[in-house]
Amino acid sequence: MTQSRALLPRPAISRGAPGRFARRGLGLWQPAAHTISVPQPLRHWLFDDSSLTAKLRKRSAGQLQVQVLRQYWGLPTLSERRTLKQSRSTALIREVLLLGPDAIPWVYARSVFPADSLTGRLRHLRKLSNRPLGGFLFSHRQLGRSPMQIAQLPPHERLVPPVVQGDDMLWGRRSKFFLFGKTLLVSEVFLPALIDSRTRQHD
Ligand SMILES: C=C(O[C@@H]1C=C(C(=O)O)C=C[C@H]1O)C(=O)O
Repeated sequence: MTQSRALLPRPAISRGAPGRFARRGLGLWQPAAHTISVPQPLRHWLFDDSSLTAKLRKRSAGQLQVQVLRQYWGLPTLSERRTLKQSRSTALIREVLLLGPDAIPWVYARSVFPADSLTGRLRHLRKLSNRPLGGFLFSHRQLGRSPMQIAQLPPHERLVPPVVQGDDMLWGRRSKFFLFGKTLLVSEVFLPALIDSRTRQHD
């Protein structure tokens, strides 16, 4: 994983001791270092901690679009709450598709903003609309990011909305961002159209 100049190393995500019964979703996310079976075409996308928006903008020759699927105040999943150390408080949840040329879905992203993170200089993130979150985050040199966690998502995994579900096993990553003393959690799922397009390019 390349360590971006702008990102300060952060403590690894604290993970509670694995319980005897790994409740659904808690075992889904594994530290990147423990994820050895990642197919080669995915490694580049999963482990690079620079801005995904910037990479996709370049890959799409500037045609990248953000489609907001939904944005709502709700209860994050148990796994998300544990990672964010939020008990049962609601958060702003933003679910988007990052679209490549011809509006082909390339990435599904779910961002969780605890209420106390959407204050001060991050308050405007409530109204991002179809502007990419990364465009704002990575414009700040003091941005911090936790180590990646990786998940292999079986078909019809709840994290992935029906609009992008298929019969493929999907790979996702998530990490926390730290800015101005606030934290948010971003999960990204890489869709076959992106991985295939990369493969085709190497033909
Ligand atoms: C965190 C980034 O922002 C990207 C854009 C997002 C959005 O607009 O909601 C969400 C996750 C990322 O795919 C990034 O560019 O790395």
